[in-house]
Amino acid sequence: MTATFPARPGWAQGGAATGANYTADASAPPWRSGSAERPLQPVNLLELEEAAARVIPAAGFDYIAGGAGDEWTLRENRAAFERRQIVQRVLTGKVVADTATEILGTPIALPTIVAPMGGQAIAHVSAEAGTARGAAAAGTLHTVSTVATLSLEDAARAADGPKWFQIYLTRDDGFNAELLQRARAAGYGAIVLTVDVPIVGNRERDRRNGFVYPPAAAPRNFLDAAGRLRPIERAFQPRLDADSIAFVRRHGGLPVVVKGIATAEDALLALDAGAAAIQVSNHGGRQLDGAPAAFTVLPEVAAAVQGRVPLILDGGIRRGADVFKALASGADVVALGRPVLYGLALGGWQGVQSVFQHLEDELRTVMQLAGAATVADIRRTRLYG
Ligand SMILES: Cc1cc2nc3c(=O)[nH]c(=O)nc-3n(C[C@H](O)[C@H](O)[C@H](O)COP(=O)(O)O)c2cc1C
Ligand SMILES: CC(C)CC(=O)C(=O)O
Repeated sequence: MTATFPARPGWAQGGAATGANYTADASAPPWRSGSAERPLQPVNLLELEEAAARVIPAAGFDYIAGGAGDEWTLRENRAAFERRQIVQRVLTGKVVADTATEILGTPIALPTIVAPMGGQAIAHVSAEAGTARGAAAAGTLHTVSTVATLSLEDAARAADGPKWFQIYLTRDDGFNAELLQRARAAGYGAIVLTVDVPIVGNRERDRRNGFVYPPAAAPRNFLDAAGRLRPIERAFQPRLDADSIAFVRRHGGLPVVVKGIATAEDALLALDAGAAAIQVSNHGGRQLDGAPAAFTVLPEVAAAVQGRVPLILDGGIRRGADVFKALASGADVVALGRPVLYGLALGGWQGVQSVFQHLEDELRTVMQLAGAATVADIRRTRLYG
């Protein structure tokens, strides 16, 4: 693998994030790799976390890396992939053609997109602009969070790759409708309605650190006309149901991806309410600790949905083999969370691009050894276990 993670300053050194800053990354000096004793040479995405911990200020790193409660679900999101095995097939006569696919009509170079993540200036001064540019360079789709550091308009302008806007409904319907109209006007192709944060989970690392988003990462979408920040977490709407989905469809006028589904029951409710896609997720283990891995519940959701809408899976994807297993278990594409922010922290937009290149390289190797030439072949593959 040839991908690299050149260094860039984080928010602690870099000051306030603006969409304009990211272009400076390309000419910045190469990454001052770790230390003389421990040079930074990550060869897989799991190793990125330790490297990122050395460049992201500690409380910000804990916010990104951490989960809820005992972090059992966080660990289980990984462990569940380890319990399934890929069937080795080497006499099929097939050669990997490509990893390209599509989601809701949007072509992407590999079956992996960027999951929505708030406050990206915590990882790097370029924030969502860096992620947008890295995702576009990798040929994939970027999802911009409601609580992004940059305004949804600035994030949209940062790159011309495909993009979706993720919404958290607040208790203020006027504000919700306004956000949805702004997202449509800014050119987003779909709205991702996240339903697994009716309240924020018990994040003990954050409580211990007294963590709040630093001013440089304040979510610009929440600034009022006078430039003051509206309250965020207490503003979230705790009552979510089929009407919430109908509201987002009505005011956004775009396909709605319902994110945070983990059961057949909720999947069917979302389908009946007109969801265009379902994102199976437990929010990366950051919400309900003790819930099963997203990968564990994927077959249950796939059986309920029966191919009527596409399924996206997120949570614990770190290797090409995980992408393969998720697709073989019913996902159409997967979404990647934390490793994107680690790549961003270590290398700005190029770091994000490198993350997707790593994953694509690994996926190609797995596909060849498992006798799958295309993404469609992966989806027809059976697993052991
Ligand atoms: C730092 C951080 C911020 C996040 N912010 C959001 C958000 O604003 N909206 C959302 O729907 N999900 C958010 N998520 C959840 C991710 O979209 C995704 O479900 C999860 O990170 C996937 O797991 P992974 O990190 O193991 O890949 C966030 C996750 C992280 C790590
Ligand atoms: C404001 C937070 C709830 C953003 C988020 O989704 C997260 O940190 O997981």
